[in-house]
Amino acid sequence: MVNGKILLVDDNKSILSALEILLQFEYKEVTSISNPNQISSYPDLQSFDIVLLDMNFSAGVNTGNEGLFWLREILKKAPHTSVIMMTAYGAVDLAVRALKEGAADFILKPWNNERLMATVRTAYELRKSKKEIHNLKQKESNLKQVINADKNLMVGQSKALTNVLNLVAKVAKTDVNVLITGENGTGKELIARELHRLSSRKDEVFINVDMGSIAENLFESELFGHTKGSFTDAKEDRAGKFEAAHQGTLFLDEIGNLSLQMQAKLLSSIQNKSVVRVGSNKPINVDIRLICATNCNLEKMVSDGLFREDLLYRINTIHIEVPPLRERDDDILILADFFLKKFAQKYDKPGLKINNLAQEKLMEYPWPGNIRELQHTMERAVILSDGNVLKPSDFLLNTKSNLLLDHQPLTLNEMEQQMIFKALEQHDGNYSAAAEQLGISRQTLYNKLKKKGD
Ligand SMILES: Nc1ncnc2c1ncn2[C@@H]1O[C@H](COP(=O)(O)OP(=O)(O)OP(=O)(O)O)[C@@H](O)[C@H]1O
Repeated sequence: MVNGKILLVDDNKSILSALEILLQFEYKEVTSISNPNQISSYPDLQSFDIVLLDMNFSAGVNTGNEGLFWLREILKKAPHTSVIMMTAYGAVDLAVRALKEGAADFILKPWNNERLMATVRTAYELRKSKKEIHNLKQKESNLKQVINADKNLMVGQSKALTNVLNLVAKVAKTDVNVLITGENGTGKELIARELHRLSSRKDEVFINVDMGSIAENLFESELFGHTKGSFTDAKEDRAGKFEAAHQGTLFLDEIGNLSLQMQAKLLSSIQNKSVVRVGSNKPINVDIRLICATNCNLEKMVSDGLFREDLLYRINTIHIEVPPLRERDDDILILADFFLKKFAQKYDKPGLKINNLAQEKLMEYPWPGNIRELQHTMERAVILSDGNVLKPSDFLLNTKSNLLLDHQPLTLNEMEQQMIFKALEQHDGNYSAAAEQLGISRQTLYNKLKKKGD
């Protein structure tokens, strides 16, 4: 017995009883009404999985208009219900009109029992899928709200940040490609999310691809997808990030890490507004808003032959430069306070304050790791704090003297972080050279730094 609910609407009572007897064998609830005027006020119409609706009601009239009228009424009130039209032989053109208006199917009278049951079954499956899709969409939209609510908090009121946010507000409504540049940890991803949030695509997905953390040999499949068997690990067909971002925003972080070969593929996808999965030759259309970010100097990379000039022109229709924290003095204490509250809540240490001397220390520090470093510094201070007041000594800043005097690290993590900062200092912030010195890949170094901040 299927747990389905069916409503029968026909002015011929013997047809209603015949259908009731037939359908009750398989469906838990079968209800019938002989006057279609009851449809409008029928309680809980949307709870019906299927409505079997006659096309002609008034005796002698068989234009089918009554059926079409009631079909529209039902779909208005219960858009996910599957409506099957019942029509007399010879009125197929009318049934086709009903299909165009949203009916799930039609049955010709007199009907064949087996065929009727098969039609109802298919309509029931359709209704189930519609319900599932509806539920999934609702869940997705709730999840997106939760995710965005957490990630989109742009804190700060400095002139430099306000200028950036004004530009973001102007550009967001358009579909132009945006390039966001700035040092590591300045908030480029947050700006990209803000662009998405203020755009007409805000209810669609924001897909973030971190080029710095994808191995070179996986770039293509990650971005463009692959077909089953196109390489050893390709166990099934898979869509890439471009396809996943369809109708939404695609954020390519660390775009400067793309090889020249991948740059050519990216350029062709942007130009053609389509992608070709690895192992296939069939283009798939994609509609995305592209936002790229980097801390590299792409113009310099172009003149060094490391970045395609034509790609640069494609991705930077609008260029947004996010200033480093040291040029946003007015934001430092506001951000510190924001992170203090966030971590005080997370680690259950309410009422924490930063004293004046500590505030001065935070203001004087140049914050080479920008907001990510400030966030990490505040988290560490909150975790290690004993009393209610954070003093200068609670903030272990990675000043040259701190690093070179070999300040005693507290934990294994601290030790690792000091080594990383030391290596970066020694190589003037060059990731590749620092990674080589530490004996890890540039990608691992990059991941470790990211993990520490977030
Ligand atoms: N204005 C801001 N208000 C609140 N939090 C911020 C702000 N800017 C950045 N952050 C936080 O700082 C961290 C780093 O920001 P984000 O990842 O956006 O920087 P990024 O420039 O993209 O870094 P990277 O270059 O390393 O990819 C994140 O946790 C982010 O939420």
